[in-house]
Amino acid sequence: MNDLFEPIIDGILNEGYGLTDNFLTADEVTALASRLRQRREAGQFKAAGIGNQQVKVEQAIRGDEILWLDEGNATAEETAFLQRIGSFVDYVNQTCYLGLRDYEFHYALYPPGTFYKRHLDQFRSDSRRKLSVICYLNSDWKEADGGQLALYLPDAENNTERQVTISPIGGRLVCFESARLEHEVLPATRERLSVTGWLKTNY
Ligand SMILES: O=C(O)CCC(=O)C(=O)O
Ligand SMILES: [Fe+2]
Repeated sequence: MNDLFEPIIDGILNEGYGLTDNFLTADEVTALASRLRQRREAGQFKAAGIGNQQVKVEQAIRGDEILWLDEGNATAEETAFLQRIGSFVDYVNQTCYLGLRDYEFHYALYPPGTFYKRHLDQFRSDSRRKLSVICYLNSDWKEADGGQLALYLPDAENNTERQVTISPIGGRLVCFESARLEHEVLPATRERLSVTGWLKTNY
């Protein structure tokens, strides 16, 4: 597993974000994507909100629909995903001493043309989210399909920032510090599927 996890941590420390294209196999991507669609067709998804106190649906800010994963009713492919995340958490704790204690993940589906405007993932009133993790479930994604994740990387030396855009290719995982890195989801021409979550401390 270290070969899989080490480049993610190296990326966060050296570039401000970590990325691997092999977090999930093509078969795992297909299985999770069909489960996502099945659960959405069963009416389990809700429009995503903003904030953590009075959660408001605000489509001018974000247009995705989400469903939180629940270990209690997880299917085999969902359990396998959460277990891999669990191993990643153990690895991070052994190498970075972040003291991660918990994680939470939701499926997300962005209908064509929807987006999530530039934001930070950490809430003002709650600093437990330490690392943001996004894993994409889109087979055959093309650059022209859009839907990139834009990261705004601060360049402390000359007080500027650099934008990096990442296509939501199936199996790819992106990870960054929730309190530090502003980011944005650009609109796509087709449905854009992912599992997104946060690795958390108790404080
Ligand atoms: O799907 C992505 O690329 C990012 C999602 C995101 O920023 C979020 O859910 O907070
Ligand atoms: Fe975000």
